[in-house]
Amino acid sequence: MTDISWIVIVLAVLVLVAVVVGVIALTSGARSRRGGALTLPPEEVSPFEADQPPAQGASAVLERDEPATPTLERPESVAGRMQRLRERLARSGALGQTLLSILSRGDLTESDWEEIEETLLLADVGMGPTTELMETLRTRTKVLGTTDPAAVREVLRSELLALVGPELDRTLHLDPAVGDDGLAHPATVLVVGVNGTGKTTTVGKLARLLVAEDRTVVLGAADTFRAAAADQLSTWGERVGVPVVRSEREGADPAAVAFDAVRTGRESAADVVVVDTAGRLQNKAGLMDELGKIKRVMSREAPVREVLLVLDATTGQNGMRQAQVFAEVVDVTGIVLTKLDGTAKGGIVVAVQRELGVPVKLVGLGEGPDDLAPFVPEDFVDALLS
Ligand SMILES: Nc1nc2c(ncn2[C@@H]2O[C@H](COP(=O)(O)OP(=O)(O)OP(=O)(O)O)[C@@H](O)[C@H]2O)c(=O)[nH]1
Repeated sequence: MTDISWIVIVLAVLVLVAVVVGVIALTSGARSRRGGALTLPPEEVSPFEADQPPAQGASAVLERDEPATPTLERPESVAGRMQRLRERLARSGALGQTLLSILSRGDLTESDWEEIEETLLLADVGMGPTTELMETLRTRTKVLGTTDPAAVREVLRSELLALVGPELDRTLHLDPAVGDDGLAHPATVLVVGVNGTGKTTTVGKLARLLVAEDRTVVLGAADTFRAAAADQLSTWGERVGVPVVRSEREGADPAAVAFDAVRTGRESAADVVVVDTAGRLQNKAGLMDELGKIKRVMSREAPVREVLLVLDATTGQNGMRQAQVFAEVVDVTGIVLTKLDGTAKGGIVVAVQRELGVPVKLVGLGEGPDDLAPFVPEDFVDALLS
């Protein structure tokens, strides 16, 4: 063999070795990126039209945090966020401030009372509660017979508070229930609402709120309609070490995913399972039926303790009709009022509770991860008047 032949052979061997080393490096890199994610086989989802629960894992991928996740976030405590968010509530104070200034004029004329009525209606308090409040205010200011700001403020505060309903039970009922089999089941929460009201964000924030209370949580991404929703939820979960059960297939049966999420919660002895659903318009009968089915299927694994309807506070009265239809289909147990930061439409709290007979339990006050807080009527009214 010539020298040139030897050189060619040596070069060929070197290239081969480089290629083999490269392939090994790539494969091990991919494996470590997948980390602890448990990927279940992407089998076809059974449509389970007859409301039969699917075989567990038929549709869902359980995403776990890698065991050695470097830093998990510690969500803000409930007390801490309430303190911080009070200020945001105050930004929706136009209603209280305006009422206070009119009532302090003394000897109110009919045009003053019309101004009060207009202020209440513009803030979405609704016709019925507005009329009631006007009547009580007329009587009480007459009896009071003074324009002393502190006294007027006190009357207004107590009447607004009565309207908001301090006596309503706003607790999230999340204690694990005991099933017929005598075993503890996780408390399950179903989150519903029309498109874009903030459901996925609320589910993520709620997970953080629960983690801050040292509860163990599993999330279910049953919004299989919008692929990004499951990714969005996975990100929320990863940040606080909460597993997210999701479908690999866009358009998979949301009831199957919800079922898998609840079963995963049971098997891992989680305290709470929160299931996100796709946004839907109340006039789409098929989609509303689907919601009923999701709830029925979930409750085969564990009773659904809370059905939270997410309403966008800025849509005001438009949200009312939607809310009624949702309540008919799935027995809503609580309202989450999002985007209450910076809207002057805070009166919707009163209107929606009246129409549905369901309390506002949580309020969204910003886009930050911990901008969700329990709704406290006293704080709300004080913020309106601050
Ligand atoms: N300012 C503010 N924005 C919010 C709040 N809650 C949610 N958002 C924003 O509202 C937008 C919609 O939120 P999503 O959670 O994606 O809404 P969704 O209801 O899941 O949407 P669909 O799945 O399309 O129905 C996002 O930009 C959120 O950041 C809130 O309390 N305040």
